[in-house]
Amino acid sequence: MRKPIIAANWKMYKTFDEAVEFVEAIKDKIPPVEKVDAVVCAPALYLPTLVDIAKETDLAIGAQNMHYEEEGAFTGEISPKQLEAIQVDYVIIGHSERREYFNETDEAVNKKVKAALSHGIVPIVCCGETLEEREAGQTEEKVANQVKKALAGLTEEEVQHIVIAYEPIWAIGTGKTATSDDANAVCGHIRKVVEELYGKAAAENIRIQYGGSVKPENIEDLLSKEQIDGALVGGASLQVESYLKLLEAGANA
Ligand SMILES: O=C[C@H](O)COP(=O)(O)O
Repeated sequence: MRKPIIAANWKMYKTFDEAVEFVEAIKDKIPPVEKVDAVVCAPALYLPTLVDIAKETDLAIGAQNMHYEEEGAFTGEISPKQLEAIQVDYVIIGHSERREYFNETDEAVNKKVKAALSHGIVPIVCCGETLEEREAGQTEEKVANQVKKALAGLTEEEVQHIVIAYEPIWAIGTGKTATSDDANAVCGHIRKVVEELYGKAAAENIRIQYGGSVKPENIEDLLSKEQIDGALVGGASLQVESYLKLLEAGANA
């Protein structure tokens, strides 16, 4: 039985004060970590403060991106070593917005996944198709290809610690959610790809989230599906009440 994981991706929203206020408001209302993994992926400059506030609670803090090198002359970047040093637990890797606006390649995604794992940070690896690809019947091929490249060269053991987020690009921030059956089918396909590459145990243990216009009104339906182990949530994770409802749904799934 895989534990659900509900991750907030705040993207480039919230000021420092708003972020602190949010985490202060939810930190004692998080469902038990035995039932659900609750994660907030915040803008990088808030991370040390949020990690500090969330210490001794069931809330984990994540980053939204990182470089794959340990250190070096990479102006503006943040390394896995730096994230580990401030005790960040998760990092989103290869979000479609980073692939589209910052030219993040499958090769860079793969390096980042390896770097995160070697620093004890759980990568939430994103994949997903565009509307054109979906309409051309290329969804399975696209996500399989992204997943294969993202996980290339990992061990069977490492793969089990990864989280994959299936996010159809046309569903992100649009209010259009994939139907729970469609999302379930693609997550099932991803699991099959993982099994082909890394065997049964890896496929059974890896957690696969759905992302794309998830909200309190549709999360229960999505989480009721066998292949969907959680959600990566943008817009609906920005309000306290709504995020707590998402966590509740995760805890009861
Ligand atoms: O990382 C989160 C996704 O991009 C989904 O965003 P959204 O919930 O606003 O559609």
